Amino acid sequence: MAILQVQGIQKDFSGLKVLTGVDFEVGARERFAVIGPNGAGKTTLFNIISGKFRPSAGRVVFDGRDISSLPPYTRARLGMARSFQITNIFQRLSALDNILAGVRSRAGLRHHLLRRPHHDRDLMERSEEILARVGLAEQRHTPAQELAYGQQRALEMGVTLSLEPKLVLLDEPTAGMSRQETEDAIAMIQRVTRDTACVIIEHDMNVVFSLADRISVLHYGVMLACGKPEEIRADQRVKDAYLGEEEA
Ligand SMILES: Nc1ncnc2c1ncn2[C@@H]1O[C@H](COP(=O)(O)OP(=O)(O)OP(=O)(O)O)[C@@H](O)[C@H]1O
Repeated sequence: MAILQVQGIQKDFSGLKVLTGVDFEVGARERFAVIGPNGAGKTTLFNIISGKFRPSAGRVVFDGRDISSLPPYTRARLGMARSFQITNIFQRLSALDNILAGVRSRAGLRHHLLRRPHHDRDLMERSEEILARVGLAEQRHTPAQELAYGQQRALEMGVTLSLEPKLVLLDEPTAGMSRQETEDAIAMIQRVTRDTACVIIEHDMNVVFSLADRISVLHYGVMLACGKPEEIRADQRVKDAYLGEEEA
């Protein structure tokens, strides 16, 4: 079953038609990427999925429910997580404590004076497991602010995972990263999105081809093509759209 259905989405900004009818579905364990040249409308589409913008027409259905008019925090509570920004972490807390905070909030536990958080073995185990999954086991006691940039983004991904989302939204996950950091990030995203759906908005074709199960190409507000990576790679319209941009 599809976890996300994007149906007939249109978006105008004071008369400027940025999206003119976008449709796609994302399966419960599918990594789905949206690519497109600058100004294609990717960020706008992302903001409509996450709830920052309302569509001018069309609907967003998440887990069988029309969420088009719900605010971002309600979407988050339903299991839609926007990730890979470093704004969601507590800089002074250790990597482990950042994850533990998420795990505890997910478990619905309240901080209790009589109960020291680290004594709850299940929550600790779960936190350690998530840390290992995002590749930060050795940095467990390092304050977030002392982690390298790529590691901070990995930690943020761990915090996202601690909330057990059904869908992870990634906005240009490797932007600002070196080549090595990009490779590490791709491997990590593959690892951590094994059991969830994922929508990735990305400018970099190489990142998308190594990550996505399916790719859609947005071009001037419409979906130019949608398919498996090899289909997209072979698609003449896609080549034209990207070559056109490179020549420009
Ligand atoms: N809030 C807004 N008000 C008016 N126009 C907007 C707004 N947001 C985006 N646009 C316009 O919509 C078009 C698509 O922008 P968008 O940021 O969605 O593209 P993008 O594909 O994400 O591009 P990039 O890869 O450069 O981030 C652009 O022409 C942009 O100027």
